[in-house]
Parts: sequence; structure tokens; C-alpha cells
Amino acid sequence: MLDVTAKIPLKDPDLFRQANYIAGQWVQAESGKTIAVRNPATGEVIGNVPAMGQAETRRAIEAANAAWPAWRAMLAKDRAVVLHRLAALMHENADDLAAIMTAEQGKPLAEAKGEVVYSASFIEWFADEGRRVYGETIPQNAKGRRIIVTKEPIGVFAAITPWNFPSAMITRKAGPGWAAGCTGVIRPASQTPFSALAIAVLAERAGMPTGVCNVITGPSGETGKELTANPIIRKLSFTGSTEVGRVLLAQCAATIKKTSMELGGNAPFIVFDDADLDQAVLGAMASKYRNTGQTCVCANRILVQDGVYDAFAAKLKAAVEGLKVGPGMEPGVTQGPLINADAVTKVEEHIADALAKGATVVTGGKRHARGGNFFEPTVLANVPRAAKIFGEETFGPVAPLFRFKTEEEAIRLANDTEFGLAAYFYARDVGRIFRVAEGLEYGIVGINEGIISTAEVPFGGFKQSGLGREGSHMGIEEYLEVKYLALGGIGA
Ligand SMILES: NC(=O)C1=CN([C@@H]2O[C@H](COP(=O)(O)OP(=O)(O)OC[C@H]3O[C@@H](n4cnc5c(N)ncnc54)[C@H](OP(=O)(O)O)[C@@H]3O)[C@@H](O)[C@H]2O)C=CC1
Ligand SMILES: O=C(O)[C@H](O)CS(=O)(=O)O
Repeated sequence: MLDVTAKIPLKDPDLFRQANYIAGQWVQAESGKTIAVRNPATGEVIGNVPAMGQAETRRAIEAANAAWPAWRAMLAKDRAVVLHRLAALMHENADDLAAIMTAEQGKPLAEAKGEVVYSASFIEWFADEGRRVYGETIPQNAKGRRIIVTKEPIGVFAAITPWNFPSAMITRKAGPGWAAGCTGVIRPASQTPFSALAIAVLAERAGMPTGVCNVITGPSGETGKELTANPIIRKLSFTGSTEVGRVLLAQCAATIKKTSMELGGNAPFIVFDDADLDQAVLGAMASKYRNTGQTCVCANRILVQDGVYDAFAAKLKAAVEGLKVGPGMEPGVTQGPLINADAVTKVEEHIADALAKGATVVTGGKRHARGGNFFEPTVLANVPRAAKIFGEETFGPVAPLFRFKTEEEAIRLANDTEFGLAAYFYARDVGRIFRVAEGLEYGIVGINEGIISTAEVPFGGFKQSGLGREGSHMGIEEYLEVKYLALGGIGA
């Protein structure tokens, strides 16, 4: 196996595992095949992970199933002890976890450290939520009867996660699952497996019993087919593109799995003429350029009311030109590379299409001089409604500015999409705030706020942005079944 840990500055190289974690064992693929993982900033191989197939995936599912009875039988407070220990270990190893994440995903080290804290917060939050899985009693409908409602862990879960948040998307799924008393199989993105594998190392150190946590890597088709078809899996949680979400939903239908889908977005970011423009620019920078624009809640369309359009565009240009593009480990870098060449191509296509339809470049607009997957942070002006970038998720550092005149027009434009995950607007008139918040068809609405994600809140979308909610007290409900007890024979 390629020894590459030297390329990633780790205090504890043992956190970097080029293997999979099944039934408490670190194993390779039966075929001996591996998948190379490359640093998106340099293109160099940072490591290899096993290319597991259907047989190994089944083994992982069966390991989780074997571990389930004992894990569910534990007191919630005892599961919480293990989970809080895991979160503490994540904090203690945050520097290494961040270095691994920056190496495999490219995000600036400061953002990677922020994601480690964000990721640990889901473990901490759900460790305690697991102790508040309350049932209820209902006034009986007949004498001699009692009505009791309880909630129970649903069983073995599968988590299929994306590359843009290699740690937080793992814990936003496994955290509530484990806290509810479920066991699971985690299948991280092939481009960013090492963060998930490091979590497994720490789960083992935290005393999580074998089989509760299993992490597999391998071709998405083979692993995905087993995870969606195997009847032992009772819950599937996915974060990724809407296109893949549709495939997984269809594949889960045969065994009627409970699913959570966190899918694509197309967030409008609306600036009204009564907005605080400086705050709006700060919010737009935070929402648009976080993770180099590669988040499902990034502002994808910036709608600016005519009266403040030029002033906002000028302020945004100045702020964007303050961003520093480079490898995530380089001090001061605030924009890392895009994840791969396909992502660069998609960004170029959106820009070229907009320019061909009349848009103009305010700043940026082309590949960065550093080459590879680096792209200039970009602002486009006078973008027409017909541009692709209006209807498609760019997933890159491009802020297209659209004009509008009236509040009604802004809401109509904002809602003119099949997506409904996050939306943002900046305004100060209280009547406008309520009218617009209530008119937007989105699961998440940032009002004078550009960063909205935290473990305490229900994260999820309307329309084709997904199903279910992650985070908040709602997030654990996704891993529970409701049981109604009709108790008779009680006499009078
Ligand atoms: N909502 C969100 O947060 C995200 C949205 N996206 C959107 O998706 C677009 C494409 O990004 P991309 O990374 O390709 O996202 P994908 O949806 O293709 O991949 C997300 C995850 O699903 C896995 N996957 C892909 N196809 C299958 C399948 N048939 N069966 C089982 N698992 C599968 C991938 O595995 P593998 O890594 O092996 O391909 C990865 O782990 C982005 O441009 C963005 O618009 C992307 C990421 C996150
Ligand atoms: O998938 C994503 O892009 C994340 O859900 C975004 S966030 O939760 O980190 O804001």
C-alpha cells in the first residue's frame, strides 16, 4: 500500500486509514482492487481505499445487523457516553482531521477545522437527543383500555454521503442513527473517504462496540445496489445530487425503506432596496463562496432590486476581489480548488452560456492562473432569466446578479425552480420580512443571515430538494419507528 501519510502533516498518522472498517476489523477488498484518492489542489494521489463490491457490502450490513440488538438494548444515557467520548476525540484530533479533509477535499484549513467542529456538534447534539425520545399516552377510547405510543430504533441504516462535507454529512446521519439505537453502514464519496474512515478510528477508540459503525468504499453502483436492495437496511439517508437521489429512491422502493434525501439546491439571494447593503455583501460572500461555492445551500442566484443594484454590485466586486485562491494548506487562502475537472467544466459552461445571452463579467470569469481545478471567484452582471445559471445549481464560485423591480417579482423569480432547499433575503421593513418569508417556497430561509446551518435546526428542502429533515429534534425521528400499544383487560 502506498505510504502517503508523510504528505499530510499528521500528529497521529494512525487516523489515516487506507482500509475499510467492517465488524470492528480493518479490511481490504476481496479482489485486492483499490481506488486512488487525489488531492484536488495538486492532482497527486494521497492514498488508496479498497474497491469493495456487493459481497463486502453485504458483510458490512450483516455486521451492523448482528450488533443491533445489544446496541439498542443499551440505555440511551450509556450510548450518549460513547457518543460524547467520540465527539471529544474529534475535538482533540481536530488538527489532524482538518489536515486529512483539506488533503482530500481541498477546502482551506480554517474551513476544514470549522467543519470538524460542525461535524462533532451533530454527535454532541444527538447524544443528548437520544435521551429525549419520548412516547405518549392518549386518553382511552373505551373503558378498560389504555393507549400507549412508544418510539423504537428503526434498525440498520445506510448513509451515502457527498464529497463537499466529508465529515459533517457523515455525523449528521450517523449521529442520530447511533443515538436512536440504530447501527449502520456508511458509504462516503469516493473522492473523500478518509474523513469518514478517521471517524471510524475515533469511534473505535471511544468504545463504540464492533458492528455499530461500518465504513465501506467502492464503486457507487455495486455498493449502492446492495445498500438499497438489502432488506436488512431499514433506513437510507442520502446527501447529493437530485439526479442520484431519484435513482436511490427508486432502488429503495422494492423494500419500502424509510429514506431521507438532502438533494440539490438553487438558492435565491434577494437584496431589497431597504437592505443594509454592507450586511448583504457579508451575507452574500459567506453564502456564495463558502467551500468555493460547493454547498447545497450556496446562493446560486443573486436578485437585486433596481434601486440598489449598482451600489451592491460595486461592493460585492470589492469583497470578491479580496478572496485569496490557492491550496487549502497555504496560509491566508480563502478559496480552495474545485473538487475535480468536471466541476471546473460545469462552472465554465454556466459562465459562457450567461455571457452568450448578454451577461457581463464584473470580476473573475475564468480559470485561475494557478491552473488545475482553481477558478477565479466570479461575479456576473445583467444576467438574463434565460441563462442556464438561473435554473441549474452551479456548485462553484460564481455570483450571477439578476435585476428585479417589485417585491412580487422577486418572490416569483425566487420560486421559479424545481428546487426548494435554502433561500436568503436582506430587508429591514418588518411587513416585507413576513410577506417575503411566507412567500418563499423553501425549507430554509436566511433573513439578513448568510450562514444558516447548525445542528439545532431542521435542515431540509421543499420540492425536489429532498425529503425529511436533519438536525434539530426532528433529525432523530428519521431513525425511529412509532409503535401504538392498545392495552385492554384493565377492568373498569
Ligand atoms: N445536496 C448536496 O449537498 C450536494 C449536491 N450535489 C450536487 O450534485 C452534483 C454532482 O456532484 P456529485 O458529487 O457527483 O454528487 P453525486 O450525487 O453524484 O454523489 C453523491 C454521493 O452519491 C454517490 N453515488 C453516485 N451515484 C450513485 C449510485 N448510483 N448509487 C449509489 N451511490 C451513488 C457518490 O458516490 P461516488 O463518490 O463514488 O460517485 C457520492 O458518494 C453537484 O454538482 C451538486 O449540484 C453534490 C454534492 C452534495
Ligand atoms: O450538503 C451540503 O452542502 C451541506 O448540507 C451544507 S451545510 O449543512 O454544511 O450548510
